[in-house]
Amino acid sequence: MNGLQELLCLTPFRILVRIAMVGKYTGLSDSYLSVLKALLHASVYCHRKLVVDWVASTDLEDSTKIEAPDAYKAAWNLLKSADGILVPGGFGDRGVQGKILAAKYARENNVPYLGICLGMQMAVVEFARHVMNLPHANSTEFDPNAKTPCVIFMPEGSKTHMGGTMRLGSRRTFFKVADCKSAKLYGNADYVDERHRHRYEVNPDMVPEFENAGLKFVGKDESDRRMEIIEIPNHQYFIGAQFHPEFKSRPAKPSPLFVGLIAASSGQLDKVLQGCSNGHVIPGKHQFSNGPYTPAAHQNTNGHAKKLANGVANGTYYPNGNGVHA
Ligand SMILES: NC(=O)CC[C@H](N)C(=O)O
Repeated sequence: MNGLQELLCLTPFRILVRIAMVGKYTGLSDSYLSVLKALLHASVYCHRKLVVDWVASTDLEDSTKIEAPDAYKAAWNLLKSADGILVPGGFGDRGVQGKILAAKYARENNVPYLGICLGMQMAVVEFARHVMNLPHANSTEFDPNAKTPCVIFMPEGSKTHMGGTMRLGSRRTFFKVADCKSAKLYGNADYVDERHRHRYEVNPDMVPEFENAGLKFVGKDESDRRMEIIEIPNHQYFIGAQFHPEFKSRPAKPSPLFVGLIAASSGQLDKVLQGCSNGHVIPGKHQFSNGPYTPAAHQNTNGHAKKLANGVANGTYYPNGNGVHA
């Protein structure tokens, strides 16, 4: 058992929060581990027992419906039974259509959604295609000749040096809208420094069109040309970040956007936002509705996690795998 799994088993909370993580699981990269840890930090903060359902984005796609109907059905069942949906960052076009479908499902059904980097970009493509009726909208990463390029190559740094084009490391995001969920979660800060790792970004020339249709760009860089945070205001929690908030999350300092996701997924967002607007900055003491802690029947009363017969430790668990993918 690694340190993370040990920690998961020790979280004492009884009420589950079920997050569908929609990605490409041919191997668990470091970035998924950071996302997992950030989810855990936020769940502990919200007094919830985290359950991560790993959904392979390709399994949500129409082609899987024909080729592997059982996998398709299982993936959609997991997605639909989740309290919240997270689409993490990634590269390459495999599974991209599944990520778009996950964002569409979350948007249309008012299910809390956090899209990180590629997860934000695909939410933007989804919005363009299905809300703005632009069926050819795409990222030029996946279609260099896209008729409606709503996510485009926006490198930073050298164009001639290999690997020198990525927008990388800590960069500043300025909040452009005070009355938005992400600004509140960050304690009504004027700006925030988060880490980046990407080459493509929302096409700044399409921003007015998006905003007219109801997708708001509430965080931007100092030039106003790089879109950093999106929100759909009339959705309970639909947020995308071009940066990677997971990298700065710590157990005692959970990432605000992850706290927002878990709080929204467990019916506590209003309380958290209220606390934030009272000058309270995450982390701190909110009164979460976990009730007094009494161990569930399958738990030892000595405070230690017990291994269940099926090999899944009690406490926080991953029903669809154990968080480690070969
Ligand atoms: N880290 C990521 O998610 C990268 C997203 C996308 N592939 C880009 O380069 O912009």
